[in-house]
This record gives sequence, structure tokens and C-alpha cells, in this order.
Amino acid sequence: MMKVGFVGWRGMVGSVLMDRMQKENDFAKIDATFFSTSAAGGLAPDYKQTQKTLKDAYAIDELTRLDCIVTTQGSDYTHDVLPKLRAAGWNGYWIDAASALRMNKDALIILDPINGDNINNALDNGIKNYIGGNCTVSLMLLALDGLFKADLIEWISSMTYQAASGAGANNIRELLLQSGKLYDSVSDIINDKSATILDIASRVNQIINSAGFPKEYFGAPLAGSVIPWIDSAMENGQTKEEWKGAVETNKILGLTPDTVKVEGLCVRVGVLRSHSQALTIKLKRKDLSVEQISEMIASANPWVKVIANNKPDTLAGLTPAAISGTLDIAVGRIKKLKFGDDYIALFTVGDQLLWGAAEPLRRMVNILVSRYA
Ligand SMILES: NC(=O)C1=CN([C@@H]2O[C@H](COP(=O)(O)OP(=O)(O)OC[C@H]3O[C@@H](n4cnc5c(N)ncnc54)[C@H](OP(=O)(O)O)[C@@H]3O)[C@@H](O)[C@H]2O)C=CC1
Ligand SMILES: N[C@@H](CC(=O)OP(=O)(O)O)C(=O)O
Repeated sequence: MMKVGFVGWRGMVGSVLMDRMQKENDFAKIDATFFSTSAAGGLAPDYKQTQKTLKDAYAIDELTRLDCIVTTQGSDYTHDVLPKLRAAGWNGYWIDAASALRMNKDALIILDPINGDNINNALDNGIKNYIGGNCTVSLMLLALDGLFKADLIEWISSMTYQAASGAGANNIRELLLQSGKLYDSVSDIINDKSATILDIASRVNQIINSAGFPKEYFGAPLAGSVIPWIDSAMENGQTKEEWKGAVETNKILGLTPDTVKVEGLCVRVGVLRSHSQALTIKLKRKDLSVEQISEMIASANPWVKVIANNKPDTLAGLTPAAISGTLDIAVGRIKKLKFGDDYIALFTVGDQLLWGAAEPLRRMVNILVSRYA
């Protein structure tokens, strides 16, 4: 059996990965060992594996015994540990959710429904590093799979609405703590019909801007607000999250950089789970109807679900609340724009912890298992 080590399994992405692997009975196909950066020697999660205790995630000699390491621990860990493993002669497979290696020449960004052929070629050619893509990019590629397959896209403007859990486990807790503070500030008058709504709003505004409001992880209030900044700054006014849109899209599609132009603004919103994106797309053709475009999108892969452009269907199916915890990629509000017949807009929602993070990693483990003799 293939020996697979897991680092980062208790984090946001890691716990969703564990859940999916358990549901799909993936642990029965591998010999799993669990590692920790903070609790080596403690009890590992129980997936009926032989190794019951947590190993040290920095113990190079333990890691080099593995055929494959799956890490959802983050870029710092990758930068620290992988060079040491390779220097020690380790030639195993490195499967990673972090962005650290994505643009490296010796790494492939994995999203097998889109670039399964490239993954197989890379395996045949001895590539060892397989990296999950940025969540908004992976979700967008699955949503627009039909339009990419038909080579219809000239450029995309992507305005994102990214959930708190995209920033990690501590951030989701912080959003809930912030929400609790908002409620607490008005709990005595919220059901009192004689209280004026201005009093309620003003109390909320006061508490949001107070010094004690919990914002250690986000750096700003998110409950009752939005944060139009994700990740670090680039030199050209973009954030790194925005920069990833174009570079990762073209790399996943196997295109030369900047073939498909992707630009926009990435915004953190007070949603617990699932990222949404409003996309404006410049098509290469003017002669396609909304119905033809919708059909191309709907038939591209088993996960994309086109939602009819009306209020009841949109409210029922095109929201993070409706999509979270599923592998569905909802695409709706598809319409032509007055800019011209070659411009369309649409709204898409997908669970960034599933197709945006854990699922491509889980499927990569299975691709390796299927090749492991
Ligand atoms: N969140 C997302 O939607 C996506 C994340 N990614 C990438 O995946 C990597 C991991 O991200 P993510 O899972 O969000 O990060 P988390 O912060 O949730 O988890 C990373 C590690 O933080 C430690 N940790 C510290 N405090 C806690 C806590 N309260 N609960 C759980 N774990 C805690 C754990 O390590 P230990 O147990 O060793 O202490 C854990 O493995 C990052 O590189 C990220 O960029 C990629 C796509 C989407
Ligand atoms: N940055 C994304 C999640 C993520 O971690 O992406 P990346 O792996 O590209 O840094 C978000 O905050 O929603």
C-alpha cells in the first residue's frame, strides 16, 4: 500500500479533506500516518490506520519514509520542509494546498476535471510536486469549463465575494465572535418594537468600531462589513489574490501566460463558507444566445448546475447557504450586457473548501493510488 503522510489535517482545508476521504473510503486504499507541527506524540485521528500517534511534522527522517506527503499546513511549512526533504534525497510525491510552489516549473497545479491529461503527462515525465490551485481560480474554471472548452473567452473581469473560512480556522471563529458581539450589543432591544431602528443601528456601529471588537485575525470588522483586500500587495495595485486569477488560470489550462486575461477585485465578505464571484466575460463571438451559452456551461462537467435567471431559483440555488458542503458549482444570472452581444455577465458560487481546496488533493491521492503497483 502507498505510504501517505498528512500534515495540516486539523486546519480548515485539512478537516474537510479528512471528511471527504472518510466518506469516499479513501483511507482503506492507503497506509496513512498523521503529523503535527504542534502536538507530536498526541493521539492521531482514527481512520483505522496502523499508526495511532501523531508524528512530528518537522522530523525529516520520518517524512522521508513516505511515498507521498499531503500537506494542508500552509506555505511557511512548505518553504521550510520540502527543500530539506529533497536535499535528503526524498523522491516522493508532494501534494500541497498552499500557494508556495504553484508557479514553479517543477510543479503542476492540479484540477483534474480540467487538466487531467496534463497531470498524467506530468506523472509520466517524473514531476513530483502537485499543488492545489487558488480556490477562486479553481471554482471559476469549473464554472466556465464549457466556455473554455469551446475557446470562447477573451477576457474575464472577476469580482469576488470570499467567505471567512477562506482565511483559515481561526478566522471563521473570529467572524462568529464578531457576529455574537453585534447581537449582544442590541439583544435587550432587538425584539422591542418601540425601540427605534436608528438606536439599534447606532449601537451596532459603535460596537463595530470599538477598541475591544475582536479583529486579531482579519485586522478589521467583517461581521456587518466587508474587507476589499485579500493577501499581500503586489507592485501594480493588485493584491496577490487578484494576481493569482490570471497566472493560475493560464497555467492550469496549459496556456502561455496572459493568453486569457483575468482581472478584478477580491473581497472578503461575512459568509462562513463558499466563495461567490460576479464575472463579466468578453466572448470571442457575438452570435451565441444566452440559451446556447447556458447549455455549454451546463453540459461541461457533472458538477456545474445552471440556475435559471429568475428570483425564486436564484434565491433557492445560487447562494453560499445553498451550496456549502456540496460539490456543486452553481452558475446563474447569465445575461447579455448592453456593452455588446459579445459581453455576458454571470454569478457563480462554489464551496472553496471542497472543489476550491480539498477535492483536487483527494483526487490526486487517488490518481497516485491507481498507478501504485
Ligand atoms: N481555507 C481555504 O479555503 C483555502 C486554503 N488554502 C490553503 O491551504 C492552506 C491551509 O489553509 P487553512 O486550512 O485554511 O488554514 P488553517 O489556519 O485553518 O490551518 C492550518 C494549520 O493551522 C494550525 N492551527 C492553528 N490554530 C488552529 C485552530 N484553531 N484550528 C485548526 N487548526 C489550527 C493547524 O496546525 P497544527 O495542527 O500543526 O497546529 C492547521 O493545520 C493554506 O496554505 C491556504 O492558503 C487553499 C485553498 C483554499
Ligand atoms: N486566499 C483564499 C484562500 C487561500 O488560501 O488561497 P491560496 O491558497 O491561493 O493562498 C481566501 O482567502 O479565500
